[in-house]
Amino acid sequence: MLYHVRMDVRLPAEMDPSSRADLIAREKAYSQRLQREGKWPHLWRIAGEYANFSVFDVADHDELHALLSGLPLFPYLALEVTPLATHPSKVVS
Ligand SMILES: O=C(O)C[C@H]1C=CC(=O)O1
Repeated sequence: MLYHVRMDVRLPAEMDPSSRADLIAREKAYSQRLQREGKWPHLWRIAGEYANFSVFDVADHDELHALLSGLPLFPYLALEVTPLATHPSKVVS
């Protein structure tokens, strides 16, 4: 199943720089592992915002929830999840 996810990152301004850098490095490694596994096929920065649009390709809601809640940044993310269905006008090649 495909899911569109908007992630807005809300790191506290008072977070110390080394904790922030460590968190972001762990997030990058986690997201790149999921991208390589094919679970996170799209990751786009929303221009001008500390936010992204992502597409996840997972078995079901439970797997999506497990992956999202495992994000190192999860406590600092506002997430908006939209399940995607096949459009009836889509050209099938
Ligand atoms: O920067 C972000 O958009 C948040 C998050 C998503 C992937 C990643 O490496 O960081």
